[in-house]
Amino acid sequence: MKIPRLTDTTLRDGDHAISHSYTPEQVRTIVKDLDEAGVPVIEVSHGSGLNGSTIQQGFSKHPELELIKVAVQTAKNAKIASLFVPGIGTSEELRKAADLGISIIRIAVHCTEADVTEQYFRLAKELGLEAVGFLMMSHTQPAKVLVEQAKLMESYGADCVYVVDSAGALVPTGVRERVSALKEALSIEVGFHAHNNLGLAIGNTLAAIECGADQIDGTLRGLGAGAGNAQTEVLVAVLNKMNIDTGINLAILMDAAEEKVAPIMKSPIVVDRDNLSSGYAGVYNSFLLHVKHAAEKFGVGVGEIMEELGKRQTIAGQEDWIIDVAVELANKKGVKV
Ligand SMILES: CC[C@H](O)CC(=O)C(=O)O
Ligand SMILES: [Mn+2]
Repeated sequence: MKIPRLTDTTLRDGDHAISHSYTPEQVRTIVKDLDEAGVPVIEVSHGSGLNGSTIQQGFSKHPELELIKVAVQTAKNAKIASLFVPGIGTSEELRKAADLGISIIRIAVHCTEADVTEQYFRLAKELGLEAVGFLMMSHTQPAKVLVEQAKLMESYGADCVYVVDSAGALVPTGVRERVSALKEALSIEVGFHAHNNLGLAIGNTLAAIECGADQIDGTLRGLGAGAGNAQTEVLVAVLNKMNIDTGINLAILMDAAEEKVAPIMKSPIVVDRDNLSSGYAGVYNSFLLHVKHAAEKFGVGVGEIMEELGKRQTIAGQEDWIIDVAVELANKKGVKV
């Protein structure tokens, strides 16, 4: 079995889970440990990608470019990656991050919107970056559509395209179908990014590896949006047991997870009722906090709002719908709003 390349995104996806509060010192210590452990790629940026520090996405406590600079200066062997969402980030931030020395840019869009990525893939290549495409909310589309979208990214210069289970809504059969289809159709690498809403982040990542995934993601302690991601240290432990030698030092990862990441978590990352209802309905993980606020404000259940948002197939950027749905549900119940 091919040994997949591991990207640890504690310092990017994990940023969602700690309200964008990373400090330069935390970045330094976490990058140092991941690098010493032999993790080949470490992603650092606002959870919503470069320039994500806004009123809509949540302000960062420290400027992300400062955090990226610290990461680049600290890593001896690992490559530093950043996430880029067209529309949130612009070419200017992409250039600035490249100037600071990132090696990889991961360009993320909803999985039917690959056509908006062309100029950014071309720019990334001009800047000498490795360029990875992220097809977010991949559970919402069949493999055939993902293949079409991935092929567009390939034609723009992508080095790899990821199936991204943003809502943690996929089960292993769905992962296999999607990853296998991309592997068959593309000449570039294929990746898989998991969320744990159905408790399947590790299982789904293994399914992706079985189907030939070249790149996989994890976060220490699973720190990430919603129910978090595949837990990096668990993933490495499981791969060791399967005799898939990633060359990564498990003991260093376990200590980093316990001593550096656990203390900064606002609460343990678990699959609770809210996360599960979000994954079950296939709702984007970053909606959860807004849904919780709306549920409380309008006297309706988180699960009810999730179910309706799932039926309406909401995508990132449609956060305003949360209020509409909550008000409609409250009206139906006769709750005074
Ligand atoms: C806003 C970007 C998003 O958090 C990317 C990602 O990790 C996902 O969709 O799961
Ligand atoms: Mn994610």
